[in-house]
Amino acid sequence: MSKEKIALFTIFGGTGDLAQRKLYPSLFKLYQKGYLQDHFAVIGTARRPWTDEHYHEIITDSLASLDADAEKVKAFASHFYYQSHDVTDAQHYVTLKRLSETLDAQYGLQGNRIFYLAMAPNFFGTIAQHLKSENILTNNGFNRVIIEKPFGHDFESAKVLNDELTATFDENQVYRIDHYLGKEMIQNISAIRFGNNIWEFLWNNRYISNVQITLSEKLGVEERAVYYDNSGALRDMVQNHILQILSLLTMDQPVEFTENDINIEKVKALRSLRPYTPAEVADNFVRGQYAADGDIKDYRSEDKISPDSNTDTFVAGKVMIDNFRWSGVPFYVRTGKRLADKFTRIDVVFKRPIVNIFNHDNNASDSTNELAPNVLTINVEPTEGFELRMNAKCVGQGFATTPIQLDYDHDSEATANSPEAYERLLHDALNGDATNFTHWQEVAYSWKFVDVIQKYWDEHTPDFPNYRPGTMGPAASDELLKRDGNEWVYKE
Ligand SMILES: NC(=O)C1=CN([C@@H]2O[C@H](COP(=O)(O)OP(=O)(O)OC[C@H]3O[C@@H](n4cnc5c(N)ncnc54)[C@H](OP(=O)(O)O)[C@@H]3O)[C@@H](O)[C@H]2O)C=CC1
Ligand SMILES: O=C1O[C@H](COP(=O)(O)O)[C@@H](O)[C@H](O)[C@H]1O
Repeated sequence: MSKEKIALFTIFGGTGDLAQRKLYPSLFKLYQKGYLQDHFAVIGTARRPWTDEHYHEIITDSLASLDADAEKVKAFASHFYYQSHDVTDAQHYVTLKRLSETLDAQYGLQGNRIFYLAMAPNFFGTIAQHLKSENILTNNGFNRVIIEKPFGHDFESAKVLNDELTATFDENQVYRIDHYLGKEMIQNISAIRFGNNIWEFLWNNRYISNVQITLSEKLGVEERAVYYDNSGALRDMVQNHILQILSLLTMDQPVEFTENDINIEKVKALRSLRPYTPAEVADNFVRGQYAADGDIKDYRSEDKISPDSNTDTFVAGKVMIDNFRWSGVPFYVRTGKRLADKFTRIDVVFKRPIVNIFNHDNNASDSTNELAPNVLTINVEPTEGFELRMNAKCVGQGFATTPIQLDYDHDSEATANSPEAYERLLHDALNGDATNFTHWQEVAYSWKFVDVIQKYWDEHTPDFPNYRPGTMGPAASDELLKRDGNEWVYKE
C-alpha cells in the first residue's frame, strides 16, 4: 500500500519565521520520505506582495541547510503557490477558494484540506469564520486546522479562542500544536512507563520521593521579544510544555494506547492538580528575571523589552497532584532563559530503602553509610536517553556501597535521522492522529492552574533582576526543595 498522503495545505502566515524555519523544511522531509508525492499542494498566504517565483526562492532558501538534491528541491517547490492578502479582508477568501479548487482538481487532492494558522492568535477567529462563511471547507474530504501557540493568555481568553474555532471546526478537527509532544523522548515516556513492569509498579507515592522536570535554555528571548515580554516563562513554558509532560508522567494507564483513551487519562491527571491559594503561590512558586553579566545585557535592557518589565524569565515551582497515586509527592518544575545550558531532562527520584542494613557498626570503617536514592533520568535533549542511578558494592575488600550509573543513549545516527518535532506532528495531522496534540480540556485545566499563580504575581511587585546568566536561576529555587529535604538532581 502506498504511504502517500493527499492534501492541500493552506499556510496562513506563509512569509513568517515559523513557516520558513520549521514548516517548509518539515514538509520537504515528508516529501523526501515519500509521505508527500505528486498529490499535494501548498498555498502560502500573507500580506506581502510576493509572486510564485519569489515564493519558490524562499522555499528553496529555507531548505538550504538540508543539503538536498537541487532537482528534488525544485520539484518540491513547484507545488507551492503564493496568494497575497490580508486575512481580515473577506475578498481574500473568494480568491483563496478559487485557487484551492483549481489546485484540488490539478493535483487530485480529493477535497483533503489542512489549514495551518502560523499567525498571531488574534487572527484565528476571523480566519475560521471566513473559511466557513466563504465555503472553503470541503464536503468530500477532510478539513483540519492546525493552531500554533500561544492558545490564549489565560483561561478566559483561551475559551473565547476555542469558542471561535469550534464555531467552524469540531474538536476532532482542531490540532493544537505543542512541539514538545513531537519530541522523541517525550513520546518515550509512555513506552517506558507502560512497557516495563519494573516501573509501573513503582510509579506511585509509595516508592517515588519527588519528580523534577527541567526545561533549561541558554539563550535569551532573541527575535521573539515582543511576544515574550507579554508572556513570561510561566505562560510560555509551564502552562503548555511542562504541564503536558507532567500529565504524561502522572496519568493512569490508558485502556488502549489511542488518542481518546490517552486524552481521558491526561485530563484526569490535570484535573487533579492542586489549585493554590494566593498565600500558597508565594510559598510554592518562585519567579526570576536575569541580570547583566559581562557582554550579556540584563533582560530589561534587551531590544524591544520594556525597561521596567516585571516579566518572569525564570520560574520554579512545586506542583502537587491530589489523587490516590500521587498524594504527597512533590513535582518540582523549572524553566528559564539565560540559564547554565540548553537541555531538557526529567528526574524521577525514588525513596531510599526503609532500612539501611549496611549502615552497621561492623562496617563503619569502610562503609559509605548513606544509600543514595535511586534516580531514573529521562534525557530529552540534547542527549536522548536514560540514566539510572543505583547503589552497588565498591569493588574490593570490605563492604562499602557506592552510587553507580547505568546509561543508555539513543544511537547518534538514528537520532540524527529521526524526524524533528514539526515533521512528526505534520505527519500525524495528515494521518488524522491528534494523540500528540493538546485537546481543549487539557488546555483549560492547565490555564486554570496557571492563572492563580499569574494573578498573584501580577498583584505583587517582584524584586528583579534576581539571577545571574549562566546559573540555574535564583537561590530561592534551591530553597524551594531544601525546605522539603530535597535538592535538584541537576546542579550547574
Ligand atoms: N517562530 C517560532 O519559532 C514560533 C512561533 N509560534 C507561533 O506561531 C505564530 C507565527 O509566528 P512567527 O512565524 O514567528 O511570526 P511572524 O511575525 O514571523 O509571522 C507572522 C505572519 O503573519 C502574517 N500576517 C500578519 N498580519 C497579517 C494579516 N493581517 N493578514 C495576513 N497575514 C498577516 C505575516 O506576513 P505579512 O507581514 O507579509 O502579512 C507573517 O507571515 C505565532 O502565533 C507564534 O506565537 C509558536 C512557536 C514558535
Ligand atoms: O515554545 C517555546 O519553546 C522554545 C524552546 O523549545 P525547544 O524545543 O528549543 O526546547 C522556547 O525558546 C520558546 O520561548 C517557547 O515559546
